[in-house]
Amino acid sequence: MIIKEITIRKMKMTMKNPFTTSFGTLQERDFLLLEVMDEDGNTGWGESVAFRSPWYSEETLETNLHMLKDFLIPLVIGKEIGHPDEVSSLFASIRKNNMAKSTVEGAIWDLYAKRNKMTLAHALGGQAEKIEVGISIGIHENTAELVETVRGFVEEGYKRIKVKIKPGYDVEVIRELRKNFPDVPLMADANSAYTLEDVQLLKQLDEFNLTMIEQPLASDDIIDHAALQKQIETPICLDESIHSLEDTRKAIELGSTKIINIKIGRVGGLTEAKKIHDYCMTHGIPVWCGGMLESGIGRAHNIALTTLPNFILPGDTAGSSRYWEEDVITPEVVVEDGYITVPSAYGIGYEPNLEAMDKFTVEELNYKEK
Ligand SMILES: O=C(O)CCC(=O)C1=CC=C[C@@H](O)C1C(=O)O
Ligand SMILES: [Mg+2]
Repeated sequence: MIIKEITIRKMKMTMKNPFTTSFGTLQERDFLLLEVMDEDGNTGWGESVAFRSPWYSEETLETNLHMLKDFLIPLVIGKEIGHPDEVSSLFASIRKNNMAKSTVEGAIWDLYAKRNKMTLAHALGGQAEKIEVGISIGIHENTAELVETVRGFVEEGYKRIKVKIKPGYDVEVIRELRKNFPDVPLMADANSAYTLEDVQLLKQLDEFNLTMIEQPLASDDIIDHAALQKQIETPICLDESIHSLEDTRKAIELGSTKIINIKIGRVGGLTEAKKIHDYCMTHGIPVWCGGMLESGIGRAHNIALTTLPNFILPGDTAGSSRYWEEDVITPEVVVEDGYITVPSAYGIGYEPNLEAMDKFTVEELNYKEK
């Protein structure tokens, strides 16, 4: 396939509810969508999951835009690409900027699957027809309200509840949740809010039988996490610390992580995500798919990836209605009894809803082969 044309849409959508983590609160979701077109007029879609501010990672919407416009798009436009696995080689001269790279690579995977009349899931080698879904719940300063929020999602059938924790909002909150939901698979995500000085506190979480604790320590650490894992029973799951297969190998060898949260954007695309998945499978490390408060386009990529066999734990791939009044795909992503049925249409399996997309598009930028 030859990439003839690329369109970037700068998007602005408002989430139904604010989402609070140890870094702060987010309700306006600014992000990028990217559409690639081949020589036959087939198209594929990708999403940049970078946030407006660099609190989750160093990338932002504006750095992604800069990388796309000035470096990444010039490397693919007009190029003949046989398979999407080649995209990472085309980008090899560019360090990091994984979310920007993933935006283009994801669109090319979708295009490739559509051209070959297959689902993205099948193109990746995934077989599952439905996937188990968990939900990530932001910080609620009022614990009674949090309990009611959790109750609602448990009743909707979500297979695993993840809550955010931060210093001063941890052991007692988890204790209260466990009291109310003794059997629900429960986990906590600290988004790097602790240090090794908090070992005694983190040890107290062992009594609640959490499925895992996600990224308790620094976002660039794998050494202290190994030291912490030796002292606590709750399995550690790395999120922010993992950017590649190499990071994965090192973290597993050191004993810093027993589970990995794979986010396609954080690792630079589906090809790397699949490599991490395969490596973890060989090493007996279960994985799950994280979320970045995506629109339907990014969510569809997450669903396709989750069909691979080592996605043993439910992901943060909640349904469209969890986030949006109106999503940018049709049909929207629906969760039924804690499962999403993997779509059978080619590519990402959902159609872009152009009418909805237009409403949330702030600016459109177009690049053609010269
Ligand atoms: O529902 C989702 O998309 C997942 C939400 C979620 O937990 C996260 C979203 C964005 C950044 C992080 O705070 C984060 C996570 O750390 O997994
Ligand atoms: Mg996380």
